[in-house]
Amino acid sequence: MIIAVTGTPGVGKTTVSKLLVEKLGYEYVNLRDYALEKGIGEMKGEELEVEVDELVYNFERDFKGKDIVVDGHLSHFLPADLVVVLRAHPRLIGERLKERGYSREKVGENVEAELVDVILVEALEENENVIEVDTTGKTPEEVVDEILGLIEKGVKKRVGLVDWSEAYDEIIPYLRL
Ligand SMILES: Nc1ncnc2c1ncn2[C@@H]1O[C@H](COP(=O)(O)OP(=O)(O)OP(=O)(O)O)[C@@H](O)[C@H]1O
Repeated sequence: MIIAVTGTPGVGKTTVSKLLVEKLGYEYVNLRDYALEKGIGEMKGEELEVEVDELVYNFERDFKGKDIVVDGHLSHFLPADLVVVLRAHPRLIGERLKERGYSREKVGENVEAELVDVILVEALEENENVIEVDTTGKTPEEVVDEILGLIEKGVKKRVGLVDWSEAYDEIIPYLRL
């Protein structure tokens, strides 16, 4: 089974994916590293810009039918059996990305994306099987146990868990107003 772990930068995709592969005995694939390795996309400054179609074509050829967890904020565009969309309070995204030294522009862009569910909406447009998991106030272990519990129960769709509109006032300092 191909499990795609997606979400806003800083939400915890890599942390959760690595723990998930340990528990499932699957292979871990970091989508950015994979694209770089295959020469897909172009570096624009610090950012890797990829053609999604080219990424999907290569990925399908290399991984179809394998048991993998693919980690990346574009992973919901891949032909996955299950897409896990991680969510976190936009304040946490802001704090984490600021701590990583991201520019004010980049922090704002990602806090706003989390606030208005950009990745969730994209994932739902691309795939039938989408599970949303709110990581706020949970440990990575708790998040992974929740994902494993849903897989075990055969849950293929669970969305509409979070509404960050109440968070707006709290995150104004991060927004690009
Ligand atoms: N419940 C949680 N689940 C996942 N990560 C968490 C959780 N709580 C705190 N964290 C922390 O949040 C940070 C998330 O970083 P991580 O690199 O995993 O995010 P990411 O979504 O893969 O980022 P990027 O898209 O930029 O690669 C880590 O420092 C991790 O320890």
